[in-house]
Amino acid sequence: GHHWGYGKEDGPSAWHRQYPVAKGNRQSPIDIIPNEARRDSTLGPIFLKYDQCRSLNIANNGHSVVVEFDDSDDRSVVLGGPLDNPYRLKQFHFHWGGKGCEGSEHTVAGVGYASELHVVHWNAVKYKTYNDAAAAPDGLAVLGIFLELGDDHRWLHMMTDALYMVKFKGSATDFKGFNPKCLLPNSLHYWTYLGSLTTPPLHESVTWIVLKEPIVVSEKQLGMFRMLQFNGEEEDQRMRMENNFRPPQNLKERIVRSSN
Ligand SMILES: CCN[C@H]1CN(CCOCC)S(=O)(=O)c2sc(S(N)(=O)=O)cc21
Ligand SMILES: [Zn+2]
Repeated sequence: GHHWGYGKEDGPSAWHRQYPVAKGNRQSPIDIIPNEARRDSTLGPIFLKYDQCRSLNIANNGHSVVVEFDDSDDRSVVLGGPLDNPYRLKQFHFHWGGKGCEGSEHTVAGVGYASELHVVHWNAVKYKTYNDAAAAPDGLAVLGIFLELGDDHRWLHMMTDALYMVKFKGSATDFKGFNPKCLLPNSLHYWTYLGSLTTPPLHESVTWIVLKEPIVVSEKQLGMFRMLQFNGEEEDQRMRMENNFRPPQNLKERIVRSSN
């Protein structure tokens, strides 16, 4: 159908036809220029309270691989930094390139990383449902973590070992006991700015918190993501899931702030 994707015909340059907000004033991702970010001493540290988190499943939604969490209470939240209240952990997913190509969504002084992890949280203090929050200007807080190529990541295998179970769009499987704390870098120093979802519906509802320090994964581990397919099992057309990233968008009248 006329569903959006990352191909030539249905990719990021075409999204504006069905989602006019694609040309809005607070779109994501952006190119982050460290020298132009405003060091803001009023910006405190962020706190990730994930010890009680309960992962539920891992799924292929035809755009990425997503791990979902039980968000029926405030057991796992992000707070502090630019946030006025705690935001509840909902899911995490990745964006990546093709072999040897860049694949992150945010770039830093024009340089991309091999992949980018997004940990999605929603404002359950102000909004009754996740869907309401996803469409509200202060509804979501997404933590962005860059992945660069190097040695094997000690814990990523726990996730990549499950990818063969969700090869095709629409597949999902139980995925219990995974704590995203194991995917964090040492430092929680960050850049923050007001932006949007980087996929349709491109709602301008995200407070972005992008960590400065990347995590390191191996080419072999990242290559496992590319065994996933955009298509469903029943579809004739086999399309390897890769290059599922939106390029940087215009900063417009925004500033990026930096934790010190
Ligand atoms: C493929 C759809 N991706 C969407 C799905 N959700 C959108 C809300 O949907 C309910 C209307 S989401 O809030 O989980 C979310 S976060 C990001 S990103 N890349 O900006 O971190 C994209 C998306
Ligand atoms: Zn994302």
